[in-house]
Order: sequence, then C-alpha cells, then structure tokens
Amino acid sequence: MTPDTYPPLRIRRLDPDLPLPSRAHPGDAGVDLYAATDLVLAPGTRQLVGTGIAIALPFGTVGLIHPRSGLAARAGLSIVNAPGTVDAGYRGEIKVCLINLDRDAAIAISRGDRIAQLVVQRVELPDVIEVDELDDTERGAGGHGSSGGHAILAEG
Ligand SMILES: O=c1ccn([C@H]2C[C@H](O)[C@@H](COP(=O)(O)OP(=O)(O)OP(=O)(O)O)O2)c(=O)[nH]1
Ligand SMILES: [Mg+2]
Repeated sequence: MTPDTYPPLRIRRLDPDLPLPSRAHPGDAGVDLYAATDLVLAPGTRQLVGTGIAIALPFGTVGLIHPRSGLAARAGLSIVNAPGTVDAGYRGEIKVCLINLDRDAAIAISRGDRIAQLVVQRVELPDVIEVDELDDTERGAGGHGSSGGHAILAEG
C-alpha cells in the first residue's frame, strides 16, 4: 500500500500563520496538530484548545485525535476524551480537550506547539437494527475482569 492509494486528507487552514499539519516522518500514523493559542494548564485542569484547522475526511473514514506520547510521559499532558472522534461530515474547527494529569506542575503551551495527533482510519457504518436475541458465544456476558489476571491491583 502506497500513499497514493489513499484519497488525500483535505485540510483548510483557518489560521494561515500556522504551518499546515503534517506527519513528522513518512509512514507515521499521526498528523501532528498545532495549538492555535497560548495557554497554561494548572495541575488537574483541562481546556478546549483550537488547532486552527478544519478538515474534510473522506466518507467512510474517521479522524481519531490521540495524545502525543512524549508529552504524556514527560509532562502528563493528555486528552480528556482520548481518542477524540472527528466525524467525516464535520467541517468546524478541530479542537482538542487537553488535560494536565500531573499532580504538581503546570504545563505551558505556546501557539504553534504540536499538542496532539490525528489518525485517519476506515470505519464500518452498519445500519442499526433492533433484535430480541443475540447469538451465544464462549465469553457470553463475562467481562470487566472475568478472565482474571488482576494481581497488579493488589499493590494499589
Ligand atoms: O476531540 C474532538 C472530538 C470531536 N470534535 C468535533 C468533531 C466531531 O465530529 C464533533 C462531535 O464530536 P462528538 O460526536 O465526539 O461529540 P458530541 O458531544 O457527541 O457532539 P455532537 O452532538 O455534535 O455529535 O466535534 C473535535 O473537534 N475534537
Ligand atoms: Mg456525537
């Protein structure tokens, strides 16, 4: 599969002074998104931040907004609703609900910082139908720890 197999990701810059978002390396899954404003996140606080772009995703795809792992590991910066869901028909500004998960240190973000990454994936769009019965499976209704392996929680 080569890049020209895919339809292009059409990005409109609402803020022409910011660079066009791009992949840091060819083949990277994520297109890095810029903060359109300066902000300071106190520990434990969140803020919706504009990215200065609007996009037109191809029908049958979804945009998923993921945190950047370096900022998460080094500063505790994450996204409240990670991954954020961008619908193919959405034409408004892409915004990111950032959160500072660090207990002690504030995080200062400058306009133009790369704060998140947009991953475009194909998505199934099944019709929704109501049924009275569901087919049987080996798992059945077991979930939320039914398979065990949670000894890690004992120390917590
Ligand atoms: O991190 C995000 C998540 C969503 N959106 C935009 C694109 C998406 O298509 C729209 C709606 O998102 P979602 O469906 O997650 O939010 P909702 O609370 O269900 O709003 P709505 O009622 O508009 O669907 O908001 C963003 O810009 N950033
Ligand atoms: Mg919705």
